[in-house]
Amino acid sequence: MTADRATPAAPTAPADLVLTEVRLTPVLIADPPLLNTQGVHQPHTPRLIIEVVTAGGATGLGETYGDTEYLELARPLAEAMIGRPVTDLNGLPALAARVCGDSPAATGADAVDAGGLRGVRTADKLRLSVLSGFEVACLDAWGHATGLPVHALLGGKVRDRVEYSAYLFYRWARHPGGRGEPDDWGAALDPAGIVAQARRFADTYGFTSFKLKGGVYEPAREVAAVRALAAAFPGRPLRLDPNGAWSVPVSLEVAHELRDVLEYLEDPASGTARMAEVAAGTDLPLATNMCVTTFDEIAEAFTRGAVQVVLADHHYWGGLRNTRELAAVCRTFGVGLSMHSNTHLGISLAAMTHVAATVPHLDYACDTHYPWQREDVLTERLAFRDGHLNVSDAPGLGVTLDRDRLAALHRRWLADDGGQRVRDDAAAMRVADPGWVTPAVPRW
Ligand SMILES: O=C([O-])C(=O)C[C@H](O)[C@@H](O)C(=O)[O-]
Ligand SMILES: [Mg+2]
Repeated sequence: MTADRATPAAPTAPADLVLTEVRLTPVLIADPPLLNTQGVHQPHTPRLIIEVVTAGGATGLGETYGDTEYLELARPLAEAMIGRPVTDLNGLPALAARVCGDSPAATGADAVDAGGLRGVRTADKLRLSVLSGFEVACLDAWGHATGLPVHALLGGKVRDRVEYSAYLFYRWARHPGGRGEPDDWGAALDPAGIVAQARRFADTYGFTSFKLKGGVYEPAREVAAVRALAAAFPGRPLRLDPNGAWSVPVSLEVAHELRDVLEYLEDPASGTARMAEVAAGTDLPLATNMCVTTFDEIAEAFTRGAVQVVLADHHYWGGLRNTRELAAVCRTFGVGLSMHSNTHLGISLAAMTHVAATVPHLDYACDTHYPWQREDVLTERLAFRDGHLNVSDAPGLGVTLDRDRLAALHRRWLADDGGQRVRDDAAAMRVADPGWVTPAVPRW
């Protein structure tokens, strides 16, 4: 039997579970001047907060990318959700395909996302990123209506806490031009600065594994930083991720130099073909959140042995349930699983934690940007203990919206002239270096 894409009839569910209201609130959240191969983070990053309300009065929260093109897809989907039960999650992709249409911003399978370094940019993927926020909001509301935590609605947790890793960045002390809100981290531009940053992460949050965002400086300088981390934290799992900035020979050189200290090398080169060449020349596992970001890309990458670890991201994989499907495919092929993160708030972190708690072979500590975000829309920030988050057994996601905070961050979005409503790390870099253009790959 095939799914009917044209008329996705809402299945029968208790009238209480039918959606009566869906609210979309775009916000701009403070982001520090973190450097990556494309440029530097803007002072503020857009996110979209989704609230759903059922006829029975249950509410649910979701969060996803808030860039303008995502918002344009989210608006018709929000309208179309009214009258549908929160339990109709399998109907969401067909509904989104029907009402969202194709985003003009999706420019074909070879275009790489300019802001987020998230691999191919297709209409399907943009839609999945949007509907993931609605799926999470529905699960949260469903959980509130039934008294069950989201992990229970996904089949139940297999662990009580989820491990996260410290996400280290080269960074400036302030945004160029003195823009944005300052923080007290200071600059980190050399091995000593990266080690100091790692120490603060370890002391404050208890993280015991460390990922360095690379692709910023020439590879030898980044190798030296990883060596300094290895000396400062002997035996700890380390990762380096230049977001595909290196050629195959440079990737192989770095893999060889760091083979004794890295648990994996993440996206050293760009695209499945180059990753497969690198993988063929090293025993170091290669991880990706760039060449395998859609179900369509799995077969080629896995059969060519291009990657040994996939960094799942429930946003662009299309939600928590799709993340579990991805996990099952990875398990089938003997490919490891970890989790990717972009700048996000506590709703997304809670969602990640619930799904991570249900995946048996989550082999690595998950990435998260959360410690870099001093702002949130929750009444209480999620707190890491010994590098882990406890998995909430409270109904839904187990988080509560702070309306005042939401309103304040929305006011910042309203006040923006449009310059920050789309993430653009190259544009942010041009404030410091007017001649900057996104570097072509391989950069080294
Ligand atoms: O490759 C990754 O892990 C990411 O895409 C994470 C982020 O986009 C990171 O590179 C950033 O925010 O600069
Ligand atoms: Mg990555």
